[in-house]
Amino acid sequence: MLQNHRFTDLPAYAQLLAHYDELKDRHMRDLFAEDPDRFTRFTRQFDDILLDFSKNRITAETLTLLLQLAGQAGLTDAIGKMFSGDKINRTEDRAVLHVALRNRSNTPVLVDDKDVMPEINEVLARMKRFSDRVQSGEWKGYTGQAITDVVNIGIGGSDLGPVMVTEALKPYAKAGLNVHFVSNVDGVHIYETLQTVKPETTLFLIASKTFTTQETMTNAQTARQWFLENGGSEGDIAKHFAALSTNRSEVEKFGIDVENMFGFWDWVGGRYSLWSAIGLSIALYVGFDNFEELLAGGHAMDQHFRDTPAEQNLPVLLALIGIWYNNFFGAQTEAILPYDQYMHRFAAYFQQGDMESNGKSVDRDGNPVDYQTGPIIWGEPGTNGQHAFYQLIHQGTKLIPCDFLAPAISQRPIGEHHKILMANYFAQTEALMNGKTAEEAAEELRKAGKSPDEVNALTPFKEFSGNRPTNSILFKKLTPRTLGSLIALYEHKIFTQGVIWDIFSFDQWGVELGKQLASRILPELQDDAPVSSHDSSTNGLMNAFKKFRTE
Ligand SMILES: O=P(O)(O)OC[C@H]1O[C@@H](O)[C@@H](O)[C@@H](O)[C@@H]1O
Repeated sequence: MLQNHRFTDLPAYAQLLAHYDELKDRHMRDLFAEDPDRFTRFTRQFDDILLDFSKNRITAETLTLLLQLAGQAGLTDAIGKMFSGDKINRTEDRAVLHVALRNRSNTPVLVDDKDVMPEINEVLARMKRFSDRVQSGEWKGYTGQAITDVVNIGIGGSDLGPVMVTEALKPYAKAGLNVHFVSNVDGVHIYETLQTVKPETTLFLIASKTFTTQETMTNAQTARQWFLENGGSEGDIAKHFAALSTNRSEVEKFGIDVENMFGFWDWVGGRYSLWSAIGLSIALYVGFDNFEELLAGGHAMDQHFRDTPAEQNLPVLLALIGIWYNNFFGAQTEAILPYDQYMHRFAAYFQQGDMESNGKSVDRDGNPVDYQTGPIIWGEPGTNGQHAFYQLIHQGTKLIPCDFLAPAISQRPIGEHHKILMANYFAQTEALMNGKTAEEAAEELRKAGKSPDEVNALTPFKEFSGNRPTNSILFKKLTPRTLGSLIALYEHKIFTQGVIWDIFSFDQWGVELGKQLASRILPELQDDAPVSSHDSSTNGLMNAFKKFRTE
């Protein structure tokens, strides 16, 4: 059992409140001027990943107090409990062991006194054999041709991870196999995907932990029907459909051969499942060797997180800095800004990772919290974001802490592209930190030949307050291993924050109500009868929907 505590009762919380009052009006420009060692003081490296958190509104004292906060919240104990298979997901009575999925050291991990590693290794071995066979062309479709297209049908955690990783690792794709992802129950998603593939050379992966998710099951049935209507027969299904799931009986009911089922376990949360059988589309696309590298990168970060003192620990530091802005400066959001086009789904992936984990408003005793929990996560790749929403980050009224991620070495070194990209990467965090004073703005206007009146009129618009915080995460190259470490870095950041806020990060009851109501509403949409069983807005909208369709 984790030790419950009230976040705002932790002794360091009150100290941080007082410290915030002293620090809130200080400018980072001055903090840099005062401390020539600031970069060294606030930079940490793990493997090929450098975290520079010096462009934050912190001093050495801030860090000391934040580290005390983590200590008082029992972080070390909580980490130990996760790694040792304790049932820390208490509202579902489950262990949380995505770390076991990538436990390359293979040391035993016990759940209910049973080592889970043999089962994990067995599924990995089957995934390897299967992906090797499909990739080599040994696995044949019903006409004897090799598979050319893999369609992963899943949603949420059974989609976002594989989508993000296959995009990020495109340079590692093995020739001859395309991957597609269908998630939305909107029929246009599967329609458009099926336009591009042929039944005889397509392999469908039905990815669903529960195998009951309405969107996924609807898309899977449509894919099955399309397959049967376009040349395949019932007897051919085994060659073209595989299941990635924890629910064997539902997989059998659907008609998928259990030989083609790749299992995982209830201690793998959906948003932490890309490391499990849910990652089969990744292994098929980049090869099992690269999938193993991804696991190795995740494992390396796990060991760093478990074994490194908090002040050197990258996930812990990111978590504490996030708490500093979220709970003391009142920041509502955090932006994740990768300066790497291959990482264009990274922010979207951690929207689920973070917001589904820490979007909670009761503590572990079930009492309402009176402090802020998980932030709103958003972001797009640089430099596109610069030309869209950075205006607000630079000059808006809201404080938006940003993570800037970038590789030193591009996967596609073409001409000057990467240096231009990186010049922007460095310029943005410098600009956000320094800003531009009124005097500097006025001087620029004078140099541009503006009259004194014009200078006065325009200066307020040209001024940048600066003092806007950023973390820079600079890594050598976006290899499968580094990507694995980066994903685990953010996973453990989220976990650390959940521990400190005293909330449960591994359930997601908030997604249930909408599902329940949708299943009540669906039968009411089957005929033209007016609806009156809901509030006036919902009734009015449903009736307008029916009217549009019959007019
Ligand atoms: O993998 P399945 O069971 O289809 O769930 C898909 C997704 O469903 C949502 O409602 C959430 O619970 C997610 O955490 C989950 O990843």
